[in-house]
Formats: sequence, structure tokens, C-alpha cells
Amino acid sequence: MKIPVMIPNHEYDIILERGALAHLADYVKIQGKVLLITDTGVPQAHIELVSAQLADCDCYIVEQGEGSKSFTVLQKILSYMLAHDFQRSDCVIALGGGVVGDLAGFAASIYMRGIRFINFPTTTLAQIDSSIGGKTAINLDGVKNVIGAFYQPSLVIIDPEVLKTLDHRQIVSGLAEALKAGLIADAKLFALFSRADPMEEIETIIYRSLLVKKHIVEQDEKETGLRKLLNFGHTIGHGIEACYLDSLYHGEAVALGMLYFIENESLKEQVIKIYEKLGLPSTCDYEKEAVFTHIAHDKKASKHTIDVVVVSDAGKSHIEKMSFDEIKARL
Ligand SMILES: NC(=O)c1ccc[n+]([C@@H]2O[C@H](COP(=O)([O-])OP(=O)(O)OC[C@H]3O[C@@H](n4cnc5c(N)ncnc54)[C@H](O)[C@@H]3O)[C@@H](O)[C@H]2O)c1
Ligand SMILES: O=C(O)C(=O)C[C@@H](O)[C@H](O)[C@H](O)COP(=O)(O)O
Ligand SMILES: [Zn+2]
Repeated sequence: MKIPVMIPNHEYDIILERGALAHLADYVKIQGKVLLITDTGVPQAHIELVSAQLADCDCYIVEQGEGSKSFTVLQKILSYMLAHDFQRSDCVIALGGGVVGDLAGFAASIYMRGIRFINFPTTTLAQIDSSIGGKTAINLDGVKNVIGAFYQPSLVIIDPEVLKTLDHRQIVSGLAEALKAGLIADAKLFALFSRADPMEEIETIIYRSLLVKKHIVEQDEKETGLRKLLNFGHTIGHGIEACYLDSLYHGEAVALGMLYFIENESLKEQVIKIYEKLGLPSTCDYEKEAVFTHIAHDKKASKHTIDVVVVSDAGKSHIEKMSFDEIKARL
């Protein structure tokens, strides 16, 4: 299935198809060289499957984990590209989860002021959320995604087949972003989580999540308004994630962060039941002051307020300006 993303001046297709990575020639036409960026946790079989189909391909493997979203790793990639004569007509392909996508996309956005970028997401989180919309980033001084660019891929190929090798906790972490999409804008997507085993419905979950995100980013690529909805759960979630990088995954932190802004007690109870069923955390002991220090760096913050996303019912959300004091009181 082909899903066009119609961002003005940056249109591209998402291919969502089981087995698509096994016949790339049907979708990817590449003239120049490719830098395939992946990480040490992505199974070799996936790397070989992709690289074997690309005529002129260098593979660059970074250490798995959030730590690779750093200036140090970014600089090494850029130096590699320069040393190996990558030109503006060449291409970067990300093969991996959100870490590889964010890092590779940012490298592509600044090398020679921007070279072609393609994303082959291999985690549930990346297939559901991070591979589309063009947010690319690294972290700085412990602050999540504070250095980056909006840089759209020219193609995204989503092959759910590769999820077979992903461990259960990572699968579930990614599903939190689909729950987010359901809660902000798609009550039917949200309802799927109470009804079904999500892995039996994974293609529908990916598809519906992508439609929610596509619809939003087509209207507001640079997050001046509507796109803030996609940040539901991330204000407190990013704060918790930044403090507990070694023990919490992104989706788990977002799951925790969403609970603070569901202003409907029976919906919140339903969400907690879904977390329990899936194995997502619904509580976490954390250092409030440390978490708040990170929250203050939220990109939706002004001097003493942050635009937060509030969900009033499944599929119904709005943006609200909230004072730092009010957010502190909720922690
Ligand atoms: N740009 C965006 O819009 C956006 C959206 C959401 C999250 N993010 C970012 O994404 C990151 C989290 O991404 P993630 O959850 O995918 O984590 P991740 O990229 O760290 O991947 C999780 C782990 O799975 C391994 N892996 C990847 N594919 C695999 C496969 N098919 N089989 C087995 N193992 C595999 C990786 O090596 C890694 O160890 C965070 O940095 C977050 O900030 C970005
Ligand atoms: O695409 C968006 O917009 C999102 O907010 C998606 C989030 O799931 C994602 O984690 C994003 O990277 C958060 O962005 P940030 O601007 O809060 O760093
Ligand atoms: Zn997220």
C-alpha cells in the first residue's frame, strides 16, 4: 500500500507492505552512492537483505541506544561521508529504530546543506511514528532532541516483517505512540487496544497511526500549532526519559507522561488497564526537581508556561497553555 504524504514542497510516499524490503528495486531508484546507517542491535540479516540490493552501498554502524544521538557520533558520520567522497547527489538511508532515523536524518539534513534521505524503519515505534514527519535530532547535555532540523525523507518503506526479530518490550514501547495517536485523534484506533491482541492487528495499528500523523504534519510541518498534538505525553515523558535513560524506553516514558494529561477519569482507568495488559508502566518513582529541570527545556515552552496537550475523551484533544507551577503541581 502506498500512502502519500503531501507536505507542501516536500511530498513523499510511505510504502507499507509486508516483505517490501526484499524487493527494493520496485520502489527505490538510486543513481549515486548510498550510506546505509544502522546500529549494532539491528540483526545482520536485515542489514544484508538491504545492502545486497543496493549497487554502491557503504554501511555505517553506530552503537545501539539513545547515546548515539550525540554530536560525537554525528561528527563521525559526517567525517566518514567526507572522507569517502559523498556528494550532494548521493543518499543516506536509515535502517533501524527511532535513534538511527533521527540521527541519520539529521546527518543527511546538514551534510552539504542537505542530501537525499530515505528511511527503512525497523521498530514498531519507528514504523508507527518516528519515520514520518521529518523531525530529526540529537540530544545535548541530557536534553532530548534539542539540536535538530525538520527534514523530510524522500521515501519511507515500512516492512512489518522485520518486527519478527524485535523483542517484546521494544514492541510494546512502540505501541505507546499508537495509543497516543488514538487518544489524540482516532477513537477507533484507541478502541483496537481494548479489543484485540495488538500484534495480530499490527498492520492496522501502523496504518491508522500513520494516517493520524500524516493528516497533522501535512497541515503544520514545523509545529507552529496543530502539530503540538503529536507531542501529547512528551512534556513530562521526555523529562522522565531524560532522567532515566538507562532504564526506560521512549515509548514507556511517553506512556507515563500521557497519564498526567488525560482529564477524564474513566478514560484514564481504561488506559491504565491497557498498559497493564501490554506491559507498559503506569507508575514510576522519580526525582521531581530533576525531571522538572528537563521539562523546562520543552520546545513548546515560553518563559513561565508550556503548551501542553490535554485529552478529554478518546480521539479528542486540545492544546492548553499551562504555567510551570501547574505542571509542577501535577508531578
Ligand atoms: N522523529 C520523530 O518523530 C520521533 C518520534 C518518536 C520517537 N523518536 C525517537 O526515537 C527514539 C526511540 O526509537 P525506538 O523506540 O525505535 O528505539 P531504538 O531506535 O533505540 O531501537 C530500539 C532497539 O531495537 C533494536 N532494533 C531495531 N530494529 C530491530 C529489529 N527489527 N529487530 C531487533 N532489534 C531491532 C535497536 O538496535 C535498538 O537496540 C528516541 O530517541 C525518540 O526520541 C523520534
Ligand atoms: O512528530 C512529532 O511532532 C512528535 O512530537 C512525535 C513524537 O512522538 C516524537 O517523540 C518527537 O521526536 C518529539 O519531538 P520533540 O519536538 O518533543 O523533541
Ligand atoms: Zn515520541
